[in-house]
Amino acid sequence: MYLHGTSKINAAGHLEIGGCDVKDLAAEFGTPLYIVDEALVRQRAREYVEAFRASGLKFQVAYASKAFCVMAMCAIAEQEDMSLDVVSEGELYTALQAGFPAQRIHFHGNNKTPDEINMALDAGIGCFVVDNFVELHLLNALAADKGMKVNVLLRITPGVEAHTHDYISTGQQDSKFGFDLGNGAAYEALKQAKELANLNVLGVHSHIGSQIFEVEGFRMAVDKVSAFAVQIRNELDMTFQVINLGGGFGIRYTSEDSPLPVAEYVKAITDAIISHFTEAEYPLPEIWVEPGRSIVGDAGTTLYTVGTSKEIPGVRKYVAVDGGMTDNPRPALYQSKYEAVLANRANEPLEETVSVAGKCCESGDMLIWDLDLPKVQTGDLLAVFCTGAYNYAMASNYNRIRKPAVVFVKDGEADLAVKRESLDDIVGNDVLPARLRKASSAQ
Ligand SMILES: Cc1ncc(COP(=O)(O)O)c(C=O)c1O
Ligand SMILES: N[C@@H](CCCC[NH3+])C(=O)O
Repeated sequence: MYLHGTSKINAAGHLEIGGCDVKDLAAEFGTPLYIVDEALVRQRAREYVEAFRASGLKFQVAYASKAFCVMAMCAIAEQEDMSLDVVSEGELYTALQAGFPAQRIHFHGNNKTPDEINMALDAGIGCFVVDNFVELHLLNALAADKGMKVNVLLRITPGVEAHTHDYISTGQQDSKFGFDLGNGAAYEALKQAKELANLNVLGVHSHIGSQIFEVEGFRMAVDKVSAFAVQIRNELDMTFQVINLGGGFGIRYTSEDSPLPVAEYVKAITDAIISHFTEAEYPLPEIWVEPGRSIVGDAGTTLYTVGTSKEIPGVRKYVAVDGGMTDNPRPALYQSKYEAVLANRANEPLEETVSVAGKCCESGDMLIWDLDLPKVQTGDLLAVFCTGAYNYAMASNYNRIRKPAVVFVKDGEADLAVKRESLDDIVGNDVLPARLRKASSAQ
């Protein structure tokens, strides 16, 4: 069993996270339950911040809130000296409601609507990461309407293909994101941006994919971006103050994954930046990164209650839990693998191999195939590890299943960060048109 962060097995043989016995958490908050190990989130954030401090470069570590965006998480990001990357009005609103300083918010996305742009302009956010030509001119016009000049980075597609799942590679040329470096679009975008009076071009952004383990892809992206910076200085007389290298650093979900320590990845990119820019006699730029998964991924655990089971002799045993693809769509979407333990009997010997099914009406709603566990019984608690990123964030109400609660645990205390949805929440936005109402409820 691989335990990380503050997770341990206590004297009762129960899983304990942040000093809280998960059996008690289940009793108090119900299941399914997302449990966030706050000390581990803070540790991951500090690993980034300290590694960048060691580089001597100016930097911003912008937490990519798409991974897990709730007000409590925004508050922690602020306390840990991170900036925040948002991609929608919803994420922006969450950050602002949490009191996150607007100046440290970066707005991403390949189709920001005029309303979203206006909302961000009114909030006074620090930077827009411009994705395409339509947005470039729209942002300039909307900023002009308000008499503002706004900081922008232009997102470029450097043509580096990360070794990761096809669906989440975004750095290659054929991508919906960004201005392509190879076909001259990035050059043209900078040329146009220079002439737009209401935009202040800080530099460029590149993001090569997600759940990446090798530093080679990041080094290649730095090589390309650095060469591009020099070309733009020489030909367009523009100097980049900021290079944003996006997110994407991978985490350990199972024993098949072996990420490098964050410090090594940061050192690889900062060393490459320092070497390229020094060689070109270019003022050292500020480096921004946008880690999401590697800040919150392994700090999250989802706790389920085991319900039914079904044994097909000689084939397999299915064990069903009270959640599934609604709270964790990643196995169904990406065939992602997870490790799990029987949290109320964590010291008992592993006696059977089961496959963990969710409760959705979908054959593909399987959380884990072939998991070794003690003999499983109805009512047992199953804890699935590393569910902090892109789980709550991607949760749905398929089958009208309520989204679980989220608790942050630390030093023996458990604080509710998101309430479990109620059945009234489920129908909360439904409107029953008058002509469909039964006579008795029509008045
Ligand atoms: C532009 C951008 N920045 C940051 C991230 C965060 O990536 P990750 O969670 O892999 O660190 C993503 C998602 O992959 C992204 O698209
Ligand atoms: N949702 C993906 C990551 C997407 C990254 C977004 N740029 C995942 O669960 O792994």
